[in-house]
Amino acid sequence: MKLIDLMQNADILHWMGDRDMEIQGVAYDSRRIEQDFVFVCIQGMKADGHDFIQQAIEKGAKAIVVEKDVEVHPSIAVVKVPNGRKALSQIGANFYGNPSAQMDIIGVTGTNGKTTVTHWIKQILETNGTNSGLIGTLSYKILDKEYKASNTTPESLELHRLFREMLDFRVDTCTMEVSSHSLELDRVAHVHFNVGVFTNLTPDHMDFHGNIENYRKAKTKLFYQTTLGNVINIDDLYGQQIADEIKRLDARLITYGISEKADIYAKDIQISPKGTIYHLVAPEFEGKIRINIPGMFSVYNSLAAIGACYALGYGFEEIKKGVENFKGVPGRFELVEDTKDMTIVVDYAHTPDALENVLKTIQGFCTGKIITVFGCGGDRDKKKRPMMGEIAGRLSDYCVITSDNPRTEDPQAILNDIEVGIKGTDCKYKMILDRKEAIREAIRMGRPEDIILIAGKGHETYQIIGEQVFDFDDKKIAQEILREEIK
Ligand SMILES: CC(=O)N[C@H]1[C@@H](OP(=O)(O)OP(=O)(O)OC[C@H]2O[C@@H](n3ccc(=O)[nH]c3=O)[C@H](O)[C@@H]2O)O[C@H](CO)[C@@H](O)[C@@H]1O[C@H](C)C(=O)N[C@@H](C)C(=O)N[C@H](CCC(=O)O)C(=O)O
Ligand SMILES: Nc1ncnc2c1ncn2[C@@H]1O[C@H](COP(=O)(O)OP(=O)(O)OP(=O)(O)O)[C@@H](O)[C@H]1O
Ligand SMILES: N[C@H](CCC[C@H](N)C(=O)O)C(=O)O
Ligand SMILES: [Mg+2]
Repeated sequence: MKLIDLMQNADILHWMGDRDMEIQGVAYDSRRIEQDFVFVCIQGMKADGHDFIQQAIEKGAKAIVVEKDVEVHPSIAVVKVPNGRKALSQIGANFYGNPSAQMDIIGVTGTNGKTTVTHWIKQILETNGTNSGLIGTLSYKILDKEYKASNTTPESLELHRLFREMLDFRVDTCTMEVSSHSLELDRVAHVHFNVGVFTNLTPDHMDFHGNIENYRKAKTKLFYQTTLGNVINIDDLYGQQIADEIKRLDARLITYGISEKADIYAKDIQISPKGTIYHLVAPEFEGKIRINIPGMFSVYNSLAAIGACYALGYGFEEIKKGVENFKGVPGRFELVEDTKDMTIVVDYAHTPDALENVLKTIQGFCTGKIITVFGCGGDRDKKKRPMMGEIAGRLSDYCVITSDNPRTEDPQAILNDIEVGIKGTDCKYKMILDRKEAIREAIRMGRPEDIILIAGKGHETYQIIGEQVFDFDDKKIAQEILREEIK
């Protein structure tokens, strides 16, 4: 591809060098540059891409895209742009032939439920024979092929590469999680979304966004980028605000919730430990829906998935079949197997709202005590720690506060932050840094009628302490402890 074609539609401040040169590839990390590549410089939070220009040229970069004035050999083309990340996004779309415009893309955003809703949508699509792709926290999937996920929403260049591969494999619809980081950092700036879905918004990532208004604004960007429909939970305060803000856009606004005000709503909801039955009402159809996952939040997640498929044009029978087929997502309200007479739930609740929902769901059917093992991630939003301490204390009978992924923070300091919140409740608790020993403590205390919740890491199979990544899987560890304790 010619450099000029690669840069098509990108904002450009000025050019130097040959615009017609042939380009073989693009990279925004100097370590990934190959012969005749373009190197796109990004001023990041940890490093500045401009510092690696020399290295990129030595590895074969023929052109560089920069935000700053730089001096390089005249044989190297230089394109100056106002925003490197945005330019990368346009370049990615151009390099891979703008694949997102040639398939249906559903973007799901919100603090909690993105992974669950995207999997639920995929289930509906596949039940109806639609070739589908998936991009999110657990992995990136193209039909039967699965790639390990680096981020929930990958950088733009990887994203367009994935869309290209999907198109090559005749994928019709891609469902993807759209994180607030990706919206803020322009990873999805040139994605052609057909449908946008909003689940909910509660405090998280304040370290990155600064305040909840910035966080809301970042999430709202998605709905200005859709062509067909926006599916919004209006029982959520911020969802209602977003619906008001975007109602005049071209994309059709479809609201959901459990009040009759919503376009799609659930009524006569019957929740049991095994699942939920409700009556679905939508503009063009209504009828009974049975879902296999307990909890009010599952009603909302199913409505979000139904709304997305409705927006794409699916009918009630198609939707009902797919929704009812869904068996859940690994690490989301997952019951640990082979626990003899104990009930152990592993759940990815790592925000105050998620923890509250999961504990309230457990309260709905627990006849004994609720024992909660949890922590909070390091190098992440500190404000949520005392909030999660308070919620766990208020809704559990006993808590073991432990390490999540402490990353580069002092693990004990994170536990102390959580303790501030739990101290205000009358819940008994212990602090045990070692997550395995914390789970052991809960298992030793548990009686058959009790429910043990291990929260925060869900599907994760690792624990990050300092810069090191250790094997750690809540489910496997619980089973291992049960075997050790029974001996
Ligand atoms: C806070 C955040 O989102 N950071 C993202 C950001 O990193 P950054 O700006 O710090 O990049 P940097 O390390 O400073 O590097 C700047 C530039 O120098 C380049 N470089 C660097 C070194 C070198 O030798 N050569 C070189 O060229 C880098 O490739 C980069 O282009 O840009 C990187 C490239 O896209 C991302 O990988 C990185 O995600 C990091 C790993 C991360 O942890 N992000 C999390 C917070 C995140 O995005 N999470 C959301 C989900 C959150 C949720 O809703 O739950 C997600 O979508 O995953
Ligand atoms: N609709 C919902 N409302 C509140 N909490 C929810 C909802 N759906 C799921 N949860 C809780 O949030 C946790 C994370 O769910 P899920 O992985 O689907 O969300 P996510 O938005 O993808 O999270 P992340 O941003 O970390 O990837 C679940 O384990 C559950 O505890
Ligand atoms: N997407 C979330 C995941 C948090 C999971 C939790 N186990 C942690 O490590 O903090 C984040 O990056 O903030
Ligand atoms: Mg997710």
